[in-house]
Amino acid sequence: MNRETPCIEVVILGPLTQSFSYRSALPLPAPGCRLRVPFGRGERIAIAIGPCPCPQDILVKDVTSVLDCEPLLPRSLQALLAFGSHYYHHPLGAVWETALPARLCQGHPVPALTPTVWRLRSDTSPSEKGLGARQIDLLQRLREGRVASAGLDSSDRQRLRQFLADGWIEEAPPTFQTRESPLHLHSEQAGAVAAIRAASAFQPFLLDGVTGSGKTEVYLQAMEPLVLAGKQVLFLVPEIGLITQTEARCAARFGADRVAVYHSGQSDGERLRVWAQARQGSVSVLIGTRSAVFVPLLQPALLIVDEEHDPSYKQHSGWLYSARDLALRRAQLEELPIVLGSATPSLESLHNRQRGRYRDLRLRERASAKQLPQIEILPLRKKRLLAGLDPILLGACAETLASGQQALFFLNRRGFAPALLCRACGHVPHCRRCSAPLTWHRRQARLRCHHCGLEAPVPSQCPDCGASEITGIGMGTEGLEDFLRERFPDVPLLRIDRDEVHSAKQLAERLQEVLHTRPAILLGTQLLSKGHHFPDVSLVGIVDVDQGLYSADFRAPERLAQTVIQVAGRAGRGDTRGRVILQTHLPEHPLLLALQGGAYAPAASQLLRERQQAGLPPFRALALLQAEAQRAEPVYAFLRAAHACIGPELECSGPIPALLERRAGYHRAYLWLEGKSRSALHRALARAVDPLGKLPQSRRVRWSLDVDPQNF
Ligand SMILES: Nc1ncnc2c1ncn2[C@@H]1O[C@H](COP(=O)(O)OP(=O)(O)OP(=O)(O)O)[C@@H](O)[C@H]1O
Ligand SMILES: [Zn+2]
Repeated sequence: MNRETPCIEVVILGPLTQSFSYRSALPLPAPGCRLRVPFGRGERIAIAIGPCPCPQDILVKDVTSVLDCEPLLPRSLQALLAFGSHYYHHPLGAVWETALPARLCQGHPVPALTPTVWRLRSDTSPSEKGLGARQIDLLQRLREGRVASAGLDSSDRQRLRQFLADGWIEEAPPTFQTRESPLHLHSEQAGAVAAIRAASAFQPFLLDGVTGSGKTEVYLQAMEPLVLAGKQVLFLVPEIGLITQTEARCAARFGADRVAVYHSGQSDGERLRVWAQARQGSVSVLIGTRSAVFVPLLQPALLIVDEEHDPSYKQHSGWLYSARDLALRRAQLEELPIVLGSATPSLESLHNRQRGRYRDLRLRERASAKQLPQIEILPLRKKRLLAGLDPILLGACAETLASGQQALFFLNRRGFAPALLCRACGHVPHCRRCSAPLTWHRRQARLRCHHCGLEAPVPSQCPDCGASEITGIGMGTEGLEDFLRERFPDVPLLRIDRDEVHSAKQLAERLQEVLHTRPAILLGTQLLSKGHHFPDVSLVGIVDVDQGLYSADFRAPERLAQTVIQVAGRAGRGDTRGRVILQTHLPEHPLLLALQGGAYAPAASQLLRERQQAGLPPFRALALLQAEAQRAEPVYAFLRAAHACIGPELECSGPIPALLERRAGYHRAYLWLEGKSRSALHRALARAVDPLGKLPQSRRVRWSLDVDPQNF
């Protein structure tokens, strides 16, 4: 091809750091379109960045084909990905790969969408003669009203296509009337709704509302005029488990055909279909987890990030982005209001509110007008415990059950016991791949590593000394379940943790069961603590959160405070006043004393002061340079070399071993990098990335930068 042919700059989907130039005789595709390009000995899919001067010194290959005639993402989202690549120092091609549905990365076309809702044409009266039972069934449903193709299986969709070809049906015009009527708002809710409705340009709101204050109703009523006007709302939740209830609330209000969900539990085909529907504007409310923040909307009008404090918004492998933080940037780029909601806002968000960056919306009272429960601190020192429970807590449980209510036990540790112990020699079996003890799952008679999944049989004798005095130490949910079943044999017990509940569907079923079982004991991990509305829980027992009080992770106390307030917030949401009992070996700990009143704010202020004194985020900007390898030596060699090549504008300490020093056979350590300001941190990191990749020591390790880290 001749030298006059224009060139285009592309990024290859995947982890390559640089961009590439190709020649194209075809009209140059717009930025954001996919191309197929020759690469190495094969072909790869790439994203067009824009026209570029043709390099003169190297042989430039030709584009093989152009896959899209229009950009996959609007300019604003392309800018979001460019920002995300820059901010987290992650290759742009890998960022695009994370942001797009998998099918598009494989080269599948964007599906041409047929209208999603159908109705019978008024000028036909189809005859049932010659139709099969399923066709008649579908026809009957059309006679009764509108049918959305979203809820149908592929054979029913095929039947719809046939009806369309026969001229029996047509696309139904969108219905935007609301279904379930909105609740009458109390005054703080009304103020919040009015403020959000009045915002039209970029404006972050922090909706700081106590547990049970009716934040969901605020979201729904803030959305309503937008949905009625045919606009779109993006609604992020931190975990798949929270999608079902949010979807149900939105569907009841706006109609199931206006609401769609997007999460990693869906098939690739399903995700692509929802993505395309959202992009063409035929979804009014898109509810999703992390990756939904990248879904394009035709007419975006509002972003909501519920439970904004939740660490699950941070991606833990690959591109280490925070979906909450990117949602904020998206709102800025799309010039939209965004609501961050929580009963326990992150210290970052509280700090931003203090600095006037977020508008302050408060809901100080419960919607039921019932008071928030106080938290009774129960000292465990010198007490005889039963299966780790104080008799006082057991007595309160017996009372609760006798009055026909539910008691909830929170224990954030799965399995029968967190470890095995040989009483003769003190040996504790550890995972051979991780620096952690193996958890005893008694029912399956297995030892299991909760970090890498390794399993082993339960030894009958100590592998170290041969003695047969092996027992469990500590208590997990499985062990507590056995004890509580024995203690309260006539009361149904519902355990909710990842060993018992494996899918979002199962979780939804289990939560439904909770609503219909009284009296009952509920027992679970953090899966049970988040955002659920349990009107019949009147006692909450917090069995053991002491670890959060002496963890080396500086975020542990914040997480502890949030968990305690969230779990406590499950109590007393219905007609009876709630009671919350927290067992601890550290009853005088200032954080527990701050939580005693049942409010989050005093604890959060105390934690913010501590962070300020210690010079920790959100007062300083922080990043980690992490490295791992199968032997420890190259990890430390790389980090020491990296330390030497990082400029003086950063305060750099380490190498520091990770909290979990070895995981899945890899030794892990990091450098702690601090900047006086965010921009100083970023300038220095941007300068460092290239030299780091060129260090000879870097070839023997896997390394990554974690900006605004959540895990250590
Ligand atoms: N204005 C209102 N009038 C009557 N009931 C209301 C009102 N607003 C909300 N509620 C009810 O209060 C209950 C709690 O609301 P919701 O679950 O939205 O609280 P929340 O603030 O999200 O709590 P959490 O942070 O604990 O999840 C729900 O049953 C809801 O229907
Ligand atoms: Zn392991």
